[in-house]
Amino acid sequence: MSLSVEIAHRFPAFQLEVAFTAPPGLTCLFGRSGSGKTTIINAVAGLLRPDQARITLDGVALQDLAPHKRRVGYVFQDARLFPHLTVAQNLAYGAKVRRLPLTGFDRIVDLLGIGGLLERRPATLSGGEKSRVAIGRALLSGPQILLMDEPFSALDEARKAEILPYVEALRDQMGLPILYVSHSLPEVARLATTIAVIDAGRLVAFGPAAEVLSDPVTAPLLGLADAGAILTAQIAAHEADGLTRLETGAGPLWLPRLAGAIGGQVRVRIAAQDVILARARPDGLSALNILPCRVSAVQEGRGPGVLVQLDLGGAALLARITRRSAQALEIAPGLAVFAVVKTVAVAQGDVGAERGSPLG
Ligand SMILES: Nc1ncnc2c1ncn2[C@@H]1O[C@H](COP(=O)(O)OP(=O)(O)OP(=O)(O)O)[C@@H](O)[C@H]1O
Repeated sequence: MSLSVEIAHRFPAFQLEVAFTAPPGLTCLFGRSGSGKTTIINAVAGLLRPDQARITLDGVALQDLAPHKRRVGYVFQDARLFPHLTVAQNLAYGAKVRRLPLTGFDRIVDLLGIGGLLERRPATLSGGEKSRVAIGRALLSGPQILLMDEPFSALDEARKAEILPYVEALRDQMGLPILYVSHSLPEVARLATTIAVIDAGRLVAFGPAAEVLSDPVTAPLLGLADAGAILTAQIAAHEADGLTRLETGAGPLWLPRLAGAIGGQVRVRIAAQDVILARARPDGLSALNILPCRVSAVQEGRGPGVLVQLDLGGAALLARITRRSAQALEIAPGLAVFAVVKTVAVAQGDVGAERGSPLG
């Protein structure tokens, strides 16, 4: 199921013109405040009638349909639950309004871990619980696509960390395309199958998450401080001293203990600023993760830093080093180097589930 979007719209002081086709999975619309992300989502939902639009879901045109005929589930920035209804009644609401059978209730309640909340009213729920119920309500309205506009922006970091695994499960298990607005790069790195970078109403980068995040030309558009690539790796062992060994395409990577089962796939975000480069395999170093790789691209910025893209057995990693170091090491495409990643530099929140291998 893929979503194709072509929208042109003019507000008095803003012009939006974007076109993209989102493949199955979770597509993140990423961009700074005011770049046009919500306008795109609203056009897909039918809450905004753009000047020009062609929006198709699996080839079926949506742009002329009234919002209630579009079969889209919308999760807003605030949960917007009905205060006078119980959780169970809130969940059933969308299907009732659309006169659809309430299919998959138990599965969705299980997936979101809200079985124990069904008789409660929204006022008694925590922020994270409200968010999960709002997702459940959207899923139970019989949608063909799920739209999520910064659904967790009201939650603090700890609550957000608790809820992201549910979104991963949703992405991997429901087979429903998701359009997800965010301006948090770690969140995008964790969740996105595809990334669409929006800047001032234009699409400035688009592609598979691993490619967009490891592209040294795109990275500055995303925010240099948060630049970092994602690697898919397999959990090989939980070791006695509290570390988990992952297998990457270029050798083992040790991280502080992860919750997933051995054999499970994880997605690990490695910040560019946590990667050190060496010409020879370092000896007598406390860092455990020394990965042989090859420089595939070098991008100089305006500041003192340089972004180096590394080919790691087919996967890509990004390192941010000073121009002075890059010159001293004669960093250039084709050069074989060793990437050093400190084990404790990878935060637990930067490791997510991949392809139906739940963590925890
Ligand atoms: N109804 C409207 N009338 C006039 N201008 C609007 C309207 N809605 C949005 N805009 C303008 O369009 C631009 C894009 O807004 P939009 O809400 O899509 O941005 P966004 O990327 O979702 O931002 P944020 O991350 O802050 O939610 C902004 O400059 C906004 O002021």
